[in-house]
Amino acid sequence: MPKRAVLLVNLGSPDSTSVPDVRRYLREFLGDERVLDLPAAARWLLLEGIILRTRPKKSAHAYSEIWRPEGSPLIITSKSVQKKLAAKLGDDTPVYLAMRYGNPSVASVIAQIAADGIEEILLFPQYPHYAMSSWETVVVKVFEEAAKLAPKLTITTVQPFYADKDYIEALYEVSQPYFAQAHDHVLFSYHGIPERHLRKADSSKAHCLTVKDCCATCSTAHATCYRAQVLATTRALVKRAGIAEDKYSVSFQSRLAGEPWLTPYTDFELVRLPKEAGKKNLLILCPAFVSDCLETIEEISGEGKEIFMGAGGAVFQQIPCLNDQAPYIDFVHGRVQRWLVGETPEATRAKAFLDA
Ligand SMILES: C=CC1=C(C)c2cc3[nH]c(cc4nc(cc5[nH]c(cc1n2)c(C)c5CCC(=O)O)C(CCC(=O)O)=C4C)c(C)c3C=C
Ligand SMILES: [Fe+2]
Ligand SMILES: [Fe+2]
Repeated sequence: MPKRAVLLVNLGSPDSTSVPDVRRYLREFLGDERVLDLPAAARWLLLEGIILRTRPKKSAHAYSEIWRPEGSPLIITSKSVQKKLAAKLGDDTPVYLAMRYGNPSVASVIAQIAADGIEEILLFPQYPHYAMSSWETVVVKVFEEAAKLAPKLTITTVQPFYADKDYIEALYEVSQPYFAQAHDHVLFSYHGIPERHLRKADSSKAHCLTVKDCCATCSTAHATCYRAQVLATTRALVKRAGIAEDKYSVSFQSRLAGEPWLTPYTDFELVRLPKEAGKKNLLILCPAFVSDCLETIEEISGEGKEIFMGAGGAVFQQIPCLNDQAPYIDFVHGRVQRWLVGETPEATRAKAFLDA
């Protein structure tokens, strides 16, 4: 039997909340051509000339509001997922963890995998949805580093699992106690991306944001359409939880200035819902993130709540991410088990797509 292992990869966080560490992290993150997708010279100018002069201080302050004594919530949770999964899998299938930006770096972990004599890995990007700036950049980076450091390594990649029945069930199990409480409305707030990224990822170049109701119109473009995939997650959970059509909506958070991002924007929705729609008792969840992080803790629990209450809201209840809760560990473990017995993630995904 070849020596097999699992590699979990999440986004990453700075090493600390100091401004130089946050600057170093943002330099790597926003220097990624799949995140700030400008020609290299323009990206360098924008990064070094504008963004890295002002943003690190602001971001360092935001990180200091969510930092725990052991470090960043995203890293702490990812390590706990690694540990819990490893305990379920046993010694025969070790579990490695890398971060796309920051530490532990993809290069250092691939080097360790090679040194440990691992021959095959299941690469498990910790993103339910495809985006060039999330799932794709992880996959490209791992393959690039493996080509350099472990050229004989066989890599199988878990595809975006946005509508996988077991993933939806995990979301449902974690959310159900909140759905059972009194509320007027459920807001699904997903991380935004520039509209341009949606068009760029459309292989047909004639569907996304071009065809009327593009995400509701069947197309092969959906295989790489972030918006179609987050809407599929929403539909599947709405169906599973029996949420009424007029009791939920979708919005997009965390945009940068400079160009249109996916709409409606979460901060605008948090004003509109209590002010114009009379929805004052809100449940909010952020299924683009498997772990609670800066974007869910500082931006939603902190700023988001303030905006909603300031606009006349009465109750703001946030559903935690899947984190290291048992339903998520069971879902990840299930996917790994299928790989171990020879069922490919592609086959699993095709089935989930048909079921959605
Ligand atoms: C062009 C900019 C960005 C794109 C595109 C983008 C896509 C994207 N991001 C996530 C997940 C996370 N992003 C996080 C933080 C974060 N994101 C951006 C910019 C873009 N993201 C920045 C500049 C930052 C850093 C913080 C800040 O300065 O505001 C995080 C949190 C990390 C943490 O340490 O807690 C996550 C997670 C996804 C899933 C995505 C595309 C779908
Ligand atoms: Fe982001
Ligand atoms: Fe689309």
